[in-house]
Amino acid sequence: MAQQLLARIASPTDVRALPEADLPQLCEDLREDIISICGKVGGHLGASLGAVELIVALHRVFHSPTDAILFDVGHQTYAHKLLTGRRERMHTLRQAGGVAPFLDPRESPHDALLAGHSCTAVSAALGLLEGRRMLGHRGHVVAVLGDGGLTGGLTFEGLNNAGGSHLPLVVVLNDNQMSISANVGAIPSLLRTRGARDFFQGLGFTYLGPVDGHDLGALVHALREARASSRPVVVHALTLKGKGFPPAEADAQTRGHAMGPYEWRDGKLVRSRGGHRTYSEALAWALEEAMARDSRVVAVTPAMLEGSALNALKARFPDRVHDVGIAEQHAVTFCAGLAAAGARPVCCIYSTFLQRAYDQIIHDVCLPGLPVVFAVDRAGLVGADGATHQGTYDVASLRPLPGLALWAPVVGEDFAPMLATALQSSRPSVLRFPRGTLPALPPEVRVEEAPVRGARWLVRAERPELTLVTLGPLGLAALEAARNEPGWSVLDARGLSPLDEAALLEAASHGPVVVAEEGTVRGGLGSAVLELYAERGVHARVRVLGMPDTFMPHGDARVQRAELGLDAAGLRRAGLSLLERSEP
Ligand SMILES: Cc1ncc(C[n+]2csc(CCOP(=O)(O)OP(=O)(O)O)c2C)c(N)n1
Ligand SMILES: CC(=O)[C@@H](O)[C@H](O)COP(=O)(O)O
Ligand SMILES: [Mg+2]
Repeated sequence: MAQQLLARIASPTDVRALPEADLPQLCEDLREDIISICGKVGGHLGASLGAVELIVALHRVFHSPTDAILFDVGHQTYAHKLLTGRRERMHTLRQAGGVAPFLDPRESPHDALLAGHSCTAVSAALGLLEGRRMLGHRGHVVAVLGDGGLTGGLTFEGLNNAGGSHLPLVVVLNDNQMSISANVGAIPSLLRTRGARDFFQGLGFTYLGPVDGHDLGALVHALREARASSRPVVVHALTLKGKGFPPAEADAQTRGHAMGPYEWRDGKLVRSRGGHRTYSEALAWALEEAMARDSRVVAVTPAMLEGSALNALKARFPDRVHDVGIAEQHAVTFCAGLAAAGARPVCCIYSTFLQRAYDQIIHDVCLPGLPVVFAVDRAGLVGADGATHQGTYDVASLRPLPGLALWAPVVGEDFAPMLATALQSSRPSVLRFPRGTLPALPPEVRVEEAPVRGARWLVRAERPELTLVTLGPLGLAALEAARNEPGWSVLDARGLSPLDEAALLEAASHGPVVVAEEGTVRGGLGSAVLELYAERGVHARVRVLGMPDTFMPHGDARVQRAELGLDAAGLRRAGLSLLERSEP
């Protein structure tokens, strides 16, 4: 009778109506669905499996959507999605037009908070509670927070405000002792001791727990007590990430945090790993060489050791690779301090998470002109993680900052000379690169020794009629687009700030210019080129291709690239249309 119970649940009202004796079966059904869906489409398996009982208990005790349940990040909520009317569509999870990767109130009234980035739940929940109180609206407000989320400053700002407000905010701490990798810093040991009680009580919260986060009875009991409280309260639940799926439970590295599709063959789990090397790995290899050469070089990651491919580096240089937790602002200012002391920090950070540290980049790094290197990963389209995770704004937001050099490798072989250039510089630098696998090195791409300077002509036509100007791996698409066009040149801008003005002016003197970048069309390389031409009074026909002036949703990044014209066919179309020619 698999799934018979879950199939009858259309909304949280049905969860509350179930006899208590049926709840373990409901949890089993939920786990079965989550394991099966992730096997087919991939996703955040480990966190979602660990939160099954917690989510069932929350929906038993609180009346969503009148009571608002705000989940931090939202990656642990597959059970919540399955219980709130999305079960029929869950097979579309994380795909174009399908169920969202995280939570989105536009998808369901039970998603009280749009999220994807960590550490926002407590602040947003407190704001919601205060807003409701002010406007005379009913309903309890619950923030569900992971122990990883407790390593971020924003969470502490929210807790401080909440504790002082005396409002009846309920914070549920889902403590599985893991961020994506093992949780770091002093928080893990604080949570293992009586110190947790003292800590939360000191902040003005009633502390309930620790509760076994897989014991439904204990959870419901604690949550009822929290719901009845007239002051801020923390329910501390201990859970196991990956619970109920042995391969995830056994994965000491991440407990199955996020997994690509998998299947069982002859009793063994088979994952489609692809086997291809990634841009993140290329950065990590170049960094490893740099660290071996120069003992001043250190790597810093805000909780993305795994995604930034730094595990091997951490094993080789345990004291020079710092995972500082989900603390992007701290990571950047920590790097500023390291650089001020004479070290050479490389801050490995995803483009989307760098957004949180914008003031630290300006105030702590660029203003004093400290030589921090930012290795900006996941720059451009990221695919299934969607709008909250797209690497859209790094170029446009960093380009105006005085003294900050920005580089974009095209192939894996570009990393070593670019990183060496950045590390030799006495100024801050950025290397931006995408999520994805490394291409083979085409003959047109000449790799140069450090220091890297200026743009690089990948193709220089003898009788030029048009130039494709690109940033990063789009240079490869441009090569393909220009392959049978003897009059087309391809210029890899290679960097911005400084912009290679001479090369770009030469391009305009040859004919129309197509500029293509995987970042917003507002304010990036295209804008820089247009500004240059306007300042110099150059009349050139220019077409800028990039990510649109809207938030790009989740989907297949390759398909999205094609839709945006950010592939060989799109670049070709843009070139032909500027030349007012059509495909032969
Ligand atoms: C600001 C920000 N930095 C990094 C991430 C990447 N990230 C997503 S989930 C996660 C771990 C969160 O740990 P925790 O809150 O304990 O939740 P768990 O996965 O253990 O349930 C991280 C680092 C993010 N989403 N947002
Ligand atoms: C939820 C979250 O923010 C991370 O787990 C993210 O999904 C990782 O993305 P990558 O798969 O690109 O490392
Ligand atoms: Mg955790």
